[in-house]
Amino acid sequence: MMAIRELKVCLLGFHSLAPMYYRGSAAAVIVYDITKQDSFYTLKKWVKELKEHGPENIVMAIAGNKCDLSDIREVPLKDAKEYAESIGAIVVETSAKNAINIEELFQGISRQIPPLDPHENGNNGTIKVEKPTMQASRRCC
Ligand SMILES: Nc1nc2c(ncn2[C@@H]2O[C@H](COP(=O)(O)OP(=O)(O)OP(=O)(O)O)[C@@H](O)[C@H]2O)c(=O)[nH]1
Repeated sequence: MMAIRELKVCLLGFHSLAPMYYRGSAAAVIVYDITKQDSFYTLKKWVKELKEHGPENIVMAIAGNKCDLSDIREVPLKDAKEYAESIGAIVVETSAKNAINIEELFQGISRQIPPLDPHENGNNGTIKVEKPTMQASRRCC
């Protein structure tokens, strides 16, 4: 059983995001598509953005989505693991379609986030997940 607190976790997808989505976040999930090499390059831009402008000590988790399509994979898991290790991020291959490794992803994140003082932070045992709205999700790079 995880110890989960009131946390803000932002989900960074294949599209652009405004800093308002990661400001104040304890963790960021950066998603790429294992069947599209370009999405892996884009992921690296998000990591750079987070490192330069994101909260200090933000937990970064990389989700290689569409693992149900591994027969048409373009990004080897080895590449993702090596990159994740180089930046100190969690990496998990997921399938949003088949609900594979989604729980594992968030469990991994919860293990990385340092505990808050429940008296100071109004701990109510929840994680708040934010994703950019359509308006903010225009491709920028
Ligand atoms: N096979 C498969 N398809 C998926 C998965 N996740 C999303 N999709 C499909 O991929 C397409 C894009 O999904 P969206 O949720 O719109 O994702 P997006 O961030 O807009 O991604 P892109 O349009 O691919 O850049 C949709 O047709 C989804 O049904 C997955 O895990 N497996």
